Amino acid sequence: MGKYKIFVDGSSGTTGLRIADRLAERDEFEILKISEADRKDVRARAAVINESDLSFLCLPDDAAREVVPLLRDDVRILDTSTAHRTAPGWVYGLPELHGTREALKTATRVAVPGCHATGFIAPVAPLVELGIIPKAAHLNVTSLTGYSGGGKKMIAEYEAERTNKALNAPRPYGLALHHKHLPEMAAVTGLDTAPNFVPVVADYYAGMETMIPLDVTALGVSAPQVASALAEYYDGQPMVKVHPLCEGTDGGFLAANKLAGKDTLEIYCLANPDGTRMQLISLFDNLGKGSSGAAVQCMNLMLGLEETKGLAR
Ligand SMILES: NC(=O)C1=CN([C@@H]2O[C@H](COP(=O)(O)OP(=O)(O)OC[C@H]3O[C@@H](n4cnc5c(N)ncnc54)[C@H](OP(=O)(O)O)[C@@H]3O)[C@@H](O)[C@H]2O)C=CC1
Ligand SMILES: CC(=O)N[C@@H](CCC(=O)OP(=O)(O)O)C(=O)O
Repeated sequence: MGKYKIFVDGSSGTTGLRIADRLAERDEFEILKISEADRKDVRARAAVINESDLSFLCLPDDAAREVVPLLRDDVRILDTSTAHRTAPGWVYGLPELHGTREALKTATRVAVPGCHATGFIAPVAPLVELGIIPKAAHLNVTSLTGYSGGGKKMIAEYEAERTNKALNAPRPYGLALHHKHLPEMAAVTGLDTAPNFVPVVADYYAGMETMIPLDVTALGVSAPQVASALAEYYDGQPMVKVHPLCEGTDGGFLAANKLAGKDTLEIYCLANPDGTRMQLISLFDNLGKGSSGAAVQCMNLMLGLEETKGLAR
């Protein structure tokens, strides 16, 4: 069989570059190119995508939205933007969730999950599916991200000569409380209501730590029950690991950049000694399992290749 023709639309952006680098090292692919003059021309982009077997969209939402109607139905698309995460006909590319790995085999439209959303959905979706968290629950989530999460513009802002002292400290943002990841957080977990979510960007390049307090007493469950349900759900998954209850921290600390450079996600199940308070924490790289790594994992599954090929574990 010949090589798969692959195109990365937005290959000079933060997410696109990480995908392009990973593909360049592999010999199963012929990487299609677009000229500098054409790379923001929607018709020229669509023409290259329509020549490909599979294309990644690594673009702002509007640029992703404008090209999709011009594409052949059978060309396989992995969109890393927020544009299609809850759109009908699109598979939500978190392969570890039940049914998704199978759906990816034939999917032609796949939305790569949002980075903060991944950190929330990975521990919460299984617990809702199992009835441990009721669909009517109102959850809270705080999620730390490195500044690469804001793409080229934010990277340039943090890496330029520093005049704005605010950048020296962690900065909660999205304080109007309607972050763009809320719709997928509710839709994919099955919760009736999106969580109360505050993201925080801080002065380090990459890494995400998503923290979800669980009121186990109100839920009528125990911390060991929550931890074993998650361990069982993710048992055998190559890219997601669940730590046993109260284990895995570094002397009580968990640095948000601990998994920077990796494509894996780790879930920590932490509780106080009598098990009345619990925090679920997802740790991963916003550019790994939070975007580019997740996109490559989905591509491998869509093309029937080894799931972890080219990924950092
Ligand atoms: N960074 C992260 O951690 C994550 C990012 N994402 C999502 O991935 C997508 C890409 O983000 P990211 O890589 O961070 O962003 P960047 O800003 O780093 O890159 C975006 C790229 O898109 C190009 N571009 C902008 N407008 C157009 C257009 N109209 N047509 C073609 N190309 C265009 C830009 O070109 P130019 O080089 O000229 O600016 C740039 O190369 C976004 O939707 C983002 O929300 C998702 C999860 C995590
Ligand atoms: C620091 C920062 O701004 N991070 C971005 C998240 C990354 C991103 O672009 O979101 P998508 O995954 O939906 O594409 C944000 O919170 O909007």
